[in-house]
Amino acid sequence: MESIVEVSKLTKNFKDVKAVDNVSFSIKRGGIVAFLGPNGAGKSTTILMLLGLLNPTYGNVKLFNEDPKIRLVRERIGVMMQHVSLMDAVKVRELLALFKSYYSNSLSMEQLINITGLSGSEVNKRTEKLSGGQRQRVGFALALVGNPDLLFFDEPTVGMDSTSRKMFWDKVRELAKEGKTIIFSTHYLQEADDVATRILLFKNGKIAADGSPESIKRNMLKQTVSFKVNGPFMYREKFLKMTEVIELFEKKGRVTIVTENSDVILSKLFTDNISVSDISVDRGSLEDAFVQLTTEEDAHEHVH
Ligand SMILES: Nc1ncnc2c1ncn2[C@@H]1O[C@H](COP(=O)(O)OP(=O)(O)OP(=O)(O)O)[C@@H](O)[C@H]1O
Repeated sequence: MESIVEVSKLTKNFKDVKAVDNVSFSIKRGGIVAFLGPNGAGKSTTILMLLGLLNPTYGNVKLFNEDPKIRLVRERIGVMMQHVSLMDAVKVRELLALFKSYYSNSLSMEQLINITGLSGSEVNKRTEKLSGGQRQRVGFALALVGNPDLLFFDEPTVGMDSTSRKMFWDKVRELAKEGKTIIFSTHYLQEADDVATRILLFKNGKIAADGSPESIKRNMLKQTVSFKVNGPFMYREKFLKMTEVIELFEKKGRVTIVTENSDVILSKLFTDNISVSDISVDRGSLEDAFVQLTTEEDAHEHVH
């Protein structure tokens, strides 16, 4: 499949702040990729370097196998930044027409209106009269004007109400189905989990996790398998010898096993015919994984 983004050893230092620290990844065509992370994790700095708007201290970015600064690449990219700034004193329709004129392969006014949900009265409004939500819709339309293959959205849904948010993500999913590649940044874990096909979790300028929301949950979360036993639990050592077992404790006739893989524990219980009852399997939420990934090491780093 066509590689849309190739990032190799990307690094950006601002004086002694390592905003982005030796990051490498590649993105193939058609995905919706979330850059997820807390404030200051390095998401925006990475996006600015991907766009060719900020020079890396070290490392390399390729979009469509080319330098992001060349015109042919720029024409294939659409961007919506968090604070949409629009030229004043023109009607939305005029602004869109102006931007359309920059591209040889632009979408029609009708397509733009259709995709972004701009209403007839909105396109006839002057830009300075638009509400925050309307500005975002215009920002969305401007990102799409040139019918780009790669779209960047920096915190796109901040300030949107839940209806606009849902509509926005429905449209983004449709765009991805058409084969466009979407990269968005967010603080919202739930949003990344709901929308993204892949999450890059940023932390202190590095990528702390990379995968589908499901695989991040699977790999990063500890699971527990607990069950009742009649009398003393005879298999304690057997379980503790298993590499998948992180911890095992017993309390009031109930055994709890903390593990990376609950399936293996369950299958061990069944294949060894261990007599237990009232089995329960619990897994933390993505929220827990996020907190775990973005706080634990911070506490550690403060020590140094
Ligand atoms: N122009 C700059 N000059 C100095 N430091 C900067 C500059 N831009 C970013 N930083 C620092 O680099 C680090 C990463 O910032 P960045 O904006 O990339 O994070 P982020 O993940 O996008 O956060 P947010 O969600 O708040 O936008 C932070 O410590 C930030 O203070």
